[in-house]
Amino acid sequence: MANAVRVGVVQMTSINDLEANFKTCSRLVKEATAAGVKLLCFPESFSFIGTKVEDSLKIAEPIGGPIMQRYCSLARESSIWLSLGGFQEKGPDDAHLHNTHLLVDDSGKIRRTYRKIHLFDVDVPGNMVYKESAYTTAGTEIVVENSPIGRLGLSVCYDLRFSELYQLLRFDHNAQVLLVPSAFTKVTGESHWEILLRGRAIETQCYVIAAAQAGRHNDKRESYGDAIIIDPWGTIIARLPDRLSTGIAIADIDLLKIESVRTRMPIAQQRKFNIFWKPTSPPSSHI
Ligand SMILES: O=C(O)CNC(=O)[C@H](CS)NC(=O)CCC(=O)C(=O)O
Repeated sequence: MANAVRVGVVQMTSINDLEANFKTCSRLVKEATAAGVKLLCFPESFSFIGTKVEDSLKIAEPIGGPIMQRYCSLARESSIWLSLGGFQEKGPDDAHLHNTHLLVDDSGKIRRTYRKIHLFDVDVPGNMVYKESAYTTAGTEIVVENSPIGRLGLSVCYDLRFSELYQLLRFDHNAQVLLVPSAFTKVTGESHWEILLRGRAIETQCYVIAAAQAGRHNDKRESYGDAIIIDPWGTIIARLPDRLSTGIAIADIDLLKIESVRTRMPIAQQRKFNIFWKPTSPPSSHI
C-alpha cells in the first residue's frame, strides 16, 4: 500500500510506579520502531495509576515537566510520534488536575494537548462509584492536529460515549483518525467497549485507534483490556490477542481507504442539519 502509514496501539497495566511504567513504555516504543510504526498510541494513565486520588494529585505536573520530558526524549530518540493519553497535568489548584492527552512528534516536540471534556462520574453496576470531577477539571476545547498519519482527532476514554464530540471532529474539523486512549472499567468495557468504538468509526468514517489499560492495577482497580484499531468501514484490523497481556498491535492506515468509503457513502453531503439539531447548538437537555 503506497499511501499506508504504520501505527501501533498499546495495551498495558500501569501501576503506582512512574519508573516501572516508563520502562514498559520504552520497551514498547522499541518494539514499535523495529516494526516500522510511525505513531504509537498509549492508554489513559499510561505513566501512572495510583491507589488513591491523592497519589495522582501528588505526581501531577505542568506540561513540559520532568515526567513528560522523558517521554518526549523517548519520541525523539526513536523518531516516532507518540499519543500519550490521560496524563496527570497539574490543574488550576492543588486539589485538581487535568486529564490530558498529549501528541508528541518524532522530534520530541509536544504538538497539541487535549484536556478530557467528559469526566467519569458514574455508579458502575456491581462495581464502584467513580467521581472523576472531584479531582479533575474538565477541558472545553476540541483538538485536531495534522500528522504523517493523517488528521488526528483527540479524545480520552469516557468521551467515547458522547458521539457529538466525534461528529464535530469529523464534520467540522475534518478528522481522519480518531484517538481514544482509555482505561475502561472491566464491567462497562465488557458490555460497551467494542460496540461504541465501531459505532464511532462507522458513523464518522474515520480510523479509530483505542489504546487500553488492562487487568489489575491494584487491589481496588481493574481495567478492560482490548486495545484495538478499527478501519473507516468499522472492521477491526488489529487487536491484542487477549484481555490481559501487555504489548502492541499494529495496522496500516490507508488514507485512500477513507476517501473510498466517504465517496461511495457520502454522508457528509447527505446530512440534514436543517431538519435536525446542529451539534454546535444543542437541544435543551432532557433527563
Ligand atoms: O483516574 C484515573 O486514574 C484515570 N482516569 C480514568 O481512569 C477515568 C476516570 S476514573 N476512567 C474512565 O473514564 C472510564 C470510562 C469507562 O469505563 C466507561 O465509559 O465505561
